Amino acid sequence: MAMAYLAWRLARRSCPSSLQVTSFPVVQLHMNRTAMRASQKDFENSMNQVKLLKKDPGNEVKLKLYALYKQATEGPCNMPKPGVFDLINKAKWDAWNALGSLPKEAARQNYVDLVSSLSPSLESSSQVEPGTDRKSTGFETLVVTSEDGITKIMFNRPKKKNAINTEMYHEIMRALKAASKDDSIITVLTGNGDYYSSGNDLTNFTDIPPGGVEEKAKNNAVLLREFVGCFIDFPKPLIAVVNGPAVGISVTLLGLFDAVYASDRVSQLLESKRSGKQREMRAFESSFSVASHKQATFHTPFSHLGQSPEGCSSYTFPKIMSPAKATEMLIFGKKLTAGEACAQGLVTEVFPDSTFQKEVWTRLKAFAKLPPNALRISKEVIRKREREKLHAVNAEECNVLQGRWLSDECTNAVVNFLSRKSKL
Ligand SMILES: CCCCC/C=C/C(=O)SCCNC(=O)CCNC(=O)[C@H](O)C(C)(C)COP(=O)(O)OP(=O)(O)OC[C@H]1O[C@@H](n2cnc3c(N)ncnc32)[C@H](O)[C@@H]1OP(=O)(O)O
Repeated sequence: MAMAYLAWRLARRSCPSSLQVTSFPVVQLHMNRTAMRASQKDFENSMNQVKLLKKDPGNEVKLKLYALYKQATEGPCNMPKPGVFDLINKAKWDAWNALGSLPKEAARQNYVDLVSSLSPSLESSSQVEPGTDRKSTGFETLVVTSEDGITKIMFNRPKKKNAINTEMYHEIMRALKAASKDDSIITVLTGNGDYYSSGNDLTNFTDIPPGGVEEKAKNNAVLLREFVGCFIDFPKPLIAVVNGPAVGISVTLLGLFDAVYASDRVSQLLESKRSGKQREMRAFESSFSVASHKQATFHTPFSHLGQSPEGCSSYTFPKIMSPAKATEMLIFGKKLTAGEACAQGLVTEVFPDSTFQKEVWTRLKAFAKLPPNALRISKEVIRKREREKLHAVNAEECNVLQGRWLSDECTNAVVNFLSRKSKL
């Protein structure tokens, strides 16, 4: 029976007829589009879409967009040629001038077509993969989507650098519990905007219940223990896509993930600085509304905050990166770049920033095609030996922190931040 089923599956896989049938309508669609002329409304819509671009399409595309826009609105290039040292304006002039006498309507159509070809990068969030076909509602602080076997949990408080407030702790736990039971194969955490997460929202310490600060510290310890427990027990492969700086608990938790991917933005900035083009490139980029991303860094300034390590990092970090390196991070608050964190084993792999999202999501989609039971069982074999220990470490860290939160050292650090006297 099983063999017959296998033979049937193989026969279906090798049959190309479905490909031949679908190719005809695709060609027809293309011909129809070419014959179409973009209206002024289409053009305006496309201009608005460009403003929503969060993923940098690259300078070549930006120059094309600029040139087509000018051609569509003003006609052939009518500006005097900029001087040879005026690099940016000269590049723009060259691009516009290269369009010669292309009619305005054709430029408008080409602009619309070009913008629509960029559609995968057009989304109101900076993270565009996987798509948003199955978006879970009912979250205030997260965007949770499921596609291609991947549930993506995205921190969504970009204006607050994705600081984790009490509501967000609860929502992350709820999203993880749902993801552990849904039909996805892997689960990904990432951040919206320029930060992965700035860690615990320090205003969490401000709403004091009737029982006073002791009750607040106790409640926070209970919450933290339950929160970290969800990561210890999460049954499917859990992956962090670190899109920008990570601070505090968003770093320590990484020791409980199965893979951590980060971008190498810093080396690209250094490279452009070396070639003396940095200022020009920034000026050019700022003439387009493309969100800039900060380099991914990893920072656990617990001593500065009068606090102590959590997220099981007092156990996982020395194991991952050697006790001495863990001490530098967890006790002395040394901030690591993505490259350094990778060298220490905290980050699995660092990708060039220009291809970060594309490469990571391509890889994740491939992971999500692996046999789900094998993935879960392998994770369980790895985690099983450590689970009890991790829960014990978590409990102890929360106890110690409960005491720290009542200390003057911690109170002063939080007051200083909230009164804008200090930042990390
Ligand atoms: C209950 C469980 C407890 C678990 C224990 C966890 C411990 C930790 O996670 S410790 C780490 C705590 N995090 C921090 O100490 C970071 C504090 N934030 C900063 O130092 C800075 O904001 C920054 C370096 C992360 C970013 O600096 P900058 O680029 O200059 O941006 P702004 O400071 O202007 O931030 C914009 C906006 O966001 C607010 N904000 C950012 N991070 C936090 C945060 N962790 N808590 C509360 N608020 C945060 C910041 O106040 C700004 O708000 P507005 O002024 O209203 O715009």
